[in-house]
Amino acid sequence: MNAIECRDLTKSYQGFTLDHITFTLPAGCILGLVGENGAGKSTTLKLLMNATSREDGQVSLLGTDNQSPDFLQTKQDIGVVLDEACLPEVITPLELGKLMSLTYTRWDQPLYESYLTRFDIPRTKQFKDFSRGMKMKLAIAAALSHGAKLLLLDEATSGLDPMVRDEVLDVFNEFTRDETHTVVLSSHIVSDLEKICDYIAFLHKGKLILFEEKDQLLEEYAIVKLSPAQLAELDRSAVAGVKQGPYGAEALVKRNQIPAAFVTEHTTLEDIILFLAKTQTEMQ
Ligand SMILES: Nc1ncnc2c1ncn2[C@@H]1O[C@H](COP(=O)(O)OP(=O)(O)OP(=O)(O)O)[C@@H](O)[C@H]1O
Repeated sequence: MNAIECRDLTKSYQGFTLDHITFTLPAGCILGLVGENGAGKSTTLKLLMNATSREDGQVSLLGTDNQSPDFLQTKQDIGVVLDEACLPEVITPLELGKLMSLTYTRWDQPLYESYLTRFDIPRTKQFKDFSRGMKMKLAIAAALSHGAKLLLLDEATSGLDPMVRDEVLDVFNEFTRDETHTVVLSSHIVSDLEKICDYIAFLHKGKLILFEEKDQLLEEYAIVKLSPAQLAELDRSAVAGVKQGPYGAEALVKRNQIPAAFVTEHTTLEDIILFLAKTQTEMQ
């Protein structure tokens, strides 16, 4: 089953258009959504939840069209963490648990309390006195405790210290061990996405430049250091991006088209994204 089917999703604001975004995400996967500030990540996540109006396109989450009356029921199966966790200022985590139990039919209080302990969240402190990281951890604990099958997480790991981030990434991994569970996580921290994602979506100025399996992407491309003569020797269709430096060029090249004599560098997902982003910017 597909967790998300998104076709031609389009929305415009003044000076910005999220432009016919199309992708399909199988259940059981983690999708990492990357892109520069203002690329359209939050807008995409809001549109997936039908939390803002669209001009064109169709979205189906967990098999339900997000504009059908049935979607109200499907929302029970979707955990959402927004960029800014918005909760009443005076609410405490224990009170939040009570509130959530009234909203979600499958609210699991013991599980919620186990996450409060795991993430070291004080149970009786008021939300207004929480740090940004604590607010995020609380929102993640709540999203994980109502039996959701799909988590939509907007920058949910930013603002967390490295140890907690690691813990939270482990939790997302554990969550998708159940093959009916799916996570979409937007982040600027590409190394986090490299650690846990199965698929990578790269948004640039409202366009979906890339949607691919992470392992495929890492297998497909490598960075090569080149002299001008070597660069000239390469088939241009194999080159996804070039950076000129004082001592020669670095290029992102399709591995199967790299001549045997050329030396490839260790290539990370971050390298690939940065090269592709730079190429897109130069093409505009
Ligand atoms: N409610 C709104 N009214 C007007 N413009 C908006 C609104 N929401 C978003 N935008 C614009 O849409 C564009 C995409 O914004 P969005 O928040 O989706 O980007 P993002 O990729 O999540 O960015 P960041 O990484 O900075 O959070 C930006 O140009 C933004 O100014």
